[in-house]
Amino acid sequence: MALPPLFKERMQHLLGNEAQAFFQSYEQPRHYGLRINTLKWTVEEALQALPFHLEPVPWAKEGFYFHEADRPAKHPYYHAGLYYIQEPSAMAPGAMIPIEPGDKVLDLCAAPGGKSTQIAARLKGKGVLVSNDISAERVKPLVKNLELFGVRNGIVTNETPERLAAVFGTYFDKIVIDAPCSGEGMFRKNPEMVKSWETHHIEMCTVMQRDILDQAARMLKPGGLMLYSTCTFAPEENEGQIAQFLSRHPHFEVEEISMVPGFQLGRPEWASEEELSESMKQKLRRTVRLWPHHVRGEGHFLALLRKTDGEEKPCREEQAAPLPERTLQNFREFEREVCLKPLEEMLEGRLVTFKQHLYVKPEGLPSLQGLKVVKSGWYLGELKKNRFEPSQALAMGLDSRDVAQTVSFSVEDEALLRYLKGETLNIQGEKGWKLVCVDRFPLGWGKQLHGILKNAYPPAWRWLA
Ligand SMILES: C[S@@+](CC[C@H](N)C(=O)[O-])C[C@H]1O[C@@H](n2cnc3c(N)ncnc32)[C@H](O)[C@@H]1O
Repeated sequence: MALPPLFKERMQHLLGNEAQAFFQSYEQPRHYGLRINTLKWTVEEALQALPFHLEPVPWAKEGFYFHEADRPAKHPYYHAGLYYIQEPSAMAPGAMIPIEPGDKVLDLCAAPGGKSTQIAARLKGKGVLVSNDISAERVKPLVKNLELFGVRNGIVTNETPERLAAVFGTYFDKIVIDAPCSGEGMFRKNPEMVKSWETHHIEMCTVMQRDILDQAARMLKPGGLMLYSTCTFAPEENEGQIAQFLSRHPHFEVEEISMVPGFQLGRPEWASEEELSESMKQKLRRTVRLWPHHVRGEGHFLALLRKTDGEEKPCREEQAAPLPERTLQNFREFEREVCLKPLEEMLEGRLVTFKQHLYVKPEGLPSLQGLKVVKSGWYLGELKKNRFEPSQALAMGLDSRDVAQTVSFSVEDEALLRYLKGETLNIQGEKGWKLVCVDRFPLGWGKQLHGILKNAYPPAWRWLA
């Protein structure tokens, strides 16, 4: 493929003898990956059921390469959120930051949700995940992907890091910064990136990254961990950015990342034109680079940073408002009819309303008043003319075994495709809301009337032929 001459020159200068192998990798086909959603099933179950050519991605337990001809986005299981299609190297940041169920995690540059869906699965429904992105447009697919994945303990905001920091204090145990970058590592995956490289100047990206890193540092608990990643080779955005961050924030250390065959260490000698101290060089040697001529994946850079010290700052406390009686009554009626156990038992959270909309909000969050909050937890549904209407997010976050009334199709059933296309189905059954599934995995809602199942699958989610 045609690479920008200036990029070639820079890489030749950096890599010397290795440059030829690096450039040759651009003549090889790109790699395709998917990540199993362990919130819904196990890797073993997935390997038995999926009809694709799957081979493990060495750095992500749930990650697998597939063949381009498998077309997993055209399988009904994709619509059940049973896997996420993700470039293999892009699975590394979410795999390499230690996450414990119960952690409070911020994914600061989250859209469209690759890292967020991965972290949510590792939280196993416990703790909180705040996924933020500055772009109002890109936040939409982020919300959809979290809903599709069945994430219940996720908040989505559309904010600047600075405004988040004013509210959250030092709330977070872990922060992921998958920074906006010049994207050099994505030229093979997305040739459009070659064009935008010329306009997304490296210097412009380094300024944005510097600000994002500084604000993130404010929101991290002392002792907490922060993973910084880019998909570019430019040292200014990688080792250079981290060297400057460490100079501004002496109470941060670089932690080692578990090395996987093919991973390469960071290159301190590229960080600055001036000679660095031995201790700084040692720190930068703990960062990691993924190169397309060393791993089966595109280019990436990772740095795992620990805040060793610093002041704790409380977050803004929330005043819980009582729920409107009518909303609660209508919801409880729906819950008795449809669910086999109370929804709050499925999540450590509490019911909250925003206008006519009902959510389960994870416990312990600060007051988010004044922030642009796009999703406040598990969205259950809306009160409409004294009836409760369940949401798509509720359907996707349920386990069909907890639901009284389900309609289940097998993958081969032609009615399945008709449901996904939004058609009304001729089905007999008891009146009321039905959770429509493929095998045991929820896809959405249908409402049973006399001899027909009215289709409540959202138009924006429909299967396009
Ligand atoms: C590399 S992409 C993130 C990809 C995402 N983490 C994933 O895995 O799907 C970088 C994102 O940063 C967002 N962004 C750019 N500047 C930002 C800022 N100052 N604060 C928060 N997000 C920002 C962009 O809108 C973009 O969606």
